[in-house]
Amino acid sequence: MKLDIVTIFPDYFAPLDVSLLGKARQRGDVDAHVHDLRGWAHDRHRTVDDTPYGGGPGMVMKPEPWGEALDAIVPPGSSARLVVPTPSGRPFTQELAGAYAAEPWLVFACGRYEGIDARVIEDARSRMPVDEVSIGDYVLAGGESAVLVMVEAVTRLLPGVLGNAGSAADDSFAPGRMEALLEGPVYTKPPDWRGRPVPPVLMSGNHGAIARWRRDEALRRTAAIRPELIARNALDDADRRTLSE
Ligand SMILES: N#Cc1c(-c2ccc3ccn(Cc4cccnc4)c3c2)n[nH]c1N
Repeated sequence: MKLDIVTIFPDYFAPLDVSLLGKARQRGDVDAHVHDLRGWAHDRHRTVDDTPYGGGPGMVMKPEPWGEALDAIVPPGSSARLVVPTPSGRPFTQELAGAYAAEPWLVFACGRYEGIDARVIEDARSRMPVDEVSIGDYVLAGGESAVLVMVEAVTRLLPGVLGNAGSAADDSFAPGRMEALLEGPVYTKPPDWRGRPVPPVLMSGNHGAIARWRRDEALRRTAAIRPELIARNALDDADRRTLSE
């Protein structure tokens, strides 16, 4: 997968060089490049923002640097999809992360201030698919944190990026998974920590009982925290007994 990120804060993306994603980059599984938008701002002060037409608070990102940046990064006829984080975007979900993981090339545009001049998105749509996406119902100061979230959610789904390739398929919201239950509690050594033992079933070696216990814990957690997700699951009689307890 090819990733390009355009931002006025390139240092924000130092985390892309660590952890699993850093290893994926070293292996060549992910070809990621971060670009400073100010490289396409040609005045003495490298200006990327200006006052909003129609008045109102804050500043808006000028279209010219963005247009030149996207022209330079995305040649005509290429296979790139432009992803623009914005509070007013479609929700970023595990399903969308799965769709993005199948894309050959993602270009992320990190806005700041009150956003990017709308004509940048219009112009980009004339030559590539463009998604305006939100990572949640809260307001950030810019798109960089959202891009870090999306890049992590997407690249962990790529073959070979996760240590245990199967674990992404077991995620709560894994694309194509028939169900959506929140993960239950997990435990590791020591068997007793500060007088708190690991649930004995997990030490029993009885894989059927362990699977049942894990599903029951996931059902209970989902019913308590995200009850609206329960209806998205195919429940059997044992599940219904657990939820009725
Ligand atoms: N994804 C996502 C987001 C953002 C987000 C993303 C990009 C930009 C660029 C500028 N701003 C600031 C801003 C702009 C407009 C109004 N209010 C604030 C951003 C916020 N906030 N919350 C999310 N879930």
